[in-house]
Amino acid sequence: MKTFIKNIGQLATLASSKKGARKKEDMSNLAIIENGAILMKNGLIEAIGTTQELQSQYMNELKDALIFNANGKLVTPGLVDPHTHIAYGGSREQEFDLRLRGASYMDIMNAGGGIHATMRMTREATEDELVAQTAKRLDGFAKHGVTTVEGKSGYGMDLETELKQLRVMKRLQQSHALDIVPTFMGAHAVPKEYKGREDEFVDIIIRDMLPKVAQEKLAEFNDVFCEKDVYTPQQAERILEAGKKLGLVPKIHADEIVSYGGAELAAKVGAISAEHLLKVSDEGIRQMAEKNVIACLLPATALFLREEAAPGRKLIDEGVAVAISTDCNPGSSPTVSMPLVMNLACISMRLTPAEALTAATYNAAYAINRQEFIGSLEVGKKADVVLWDVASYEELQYLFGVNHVKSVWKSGKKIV
Ligand SMILES: N=CN[C@@H](CCC(=O)O)C(=O)O
Ligand SMILES: [Zn+2]
Repeated sequence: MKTFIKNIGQLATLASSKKGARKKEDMSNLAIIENGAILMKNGLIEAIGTTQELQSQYMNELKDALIFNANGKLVTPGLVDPHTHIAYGGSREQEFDLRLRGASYMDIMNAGGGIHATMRMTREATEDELVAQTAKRLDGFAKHGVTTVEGKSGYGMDLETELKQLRVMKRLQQSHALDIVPTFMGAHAVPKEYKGREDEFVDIIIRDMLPKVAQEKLAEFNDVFCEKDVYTPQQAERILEAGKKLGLVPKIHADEIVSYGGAELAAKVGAISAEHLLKVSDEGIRQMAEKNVIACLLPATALFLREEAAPGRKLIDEGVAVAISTDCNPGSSPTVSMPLVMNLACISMRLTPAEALTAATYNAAYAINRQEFIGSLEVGKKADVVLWDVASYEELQYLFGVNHVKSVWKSGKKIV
């Protein structure tokens, strides 16, 4: 199957010959081709260049290709969401109401709501119900230009339900058009019955859960909510080191509510990314830059929790590679809109429009170890492509709060 998109006003390829997630000024290099074109074949990018070049070089190939005219609009790589909690049961709109009346996120969680409420609803749901609910969310992601989504377990907090969530994602990886990258997050909260005996639950995660997850190859990453009143840096370190021995790459929910040494721990254990970072310390930033830990920033979560956003500008200026994500979850960020997240990255964290696009594509792919296949439009990579109803990436970030997606191709197949 061949598809040819021509007359692309601004083709933001993000192509690069450098290795590694992009830092500092490299985050502004979108490698734009004016009046561009892409030829997709068998799910991959076969050729990319100007419309004129491709039309003359691939004259024969184009005879039986599907032709799309972009009419001067913007094309980018499919967006990559490197941090979500998509496979959950139920909903928590009552909590939103409570928070607006003054309760804090942690008050609600410590009173048995929050993550615990979703845990109960996820335990009650059947695997089929979770597959159906999660598929709907993935459809929403696709409509917003996202072609790859990371997804975490962590609403089970018992072996059976953690495995159920991971199997749901595995089934969707087979049946849904989008790619799903699974992360185990057994340490997402402390189950009520282990309050005060957190170390015992850490032992259960290490002894019972991690080996099973690794044995069934249900996850690639291992994440921990390292936060005051949740897991200490020491407990998080034990879990992450145990995962590493089983081949699971560490990620950390770090320094979200208070500054707690999460970024420093990410550097120490060699985490691929540290997430949230609203309250990251200067020393944490320094260590992340030195150890090449990607900052995965979640500005929609900060907005929804009415908190000041993470210091995105400062992280970039200090040499940390930044990715951005929806954090899609029922409590602190019930959105599937990566375009909104890019807008917020500019508005609330002072990323430039170009940096926000890099953070949602190239660096996001690095944050989930998919850089060889996605995140930029280059020959041989997956044909994950978005055509937007705007003329430029600047306009995409400027006309905020609107879904400008016109068409989406996933592995060369038009899905929106
Ligand atoms: N902060 C911890 N975990 C999630 C929220 C999960 C929830 O509230 O259900 C997050 O990344 O925002
Ligand atoms: Zn999260």
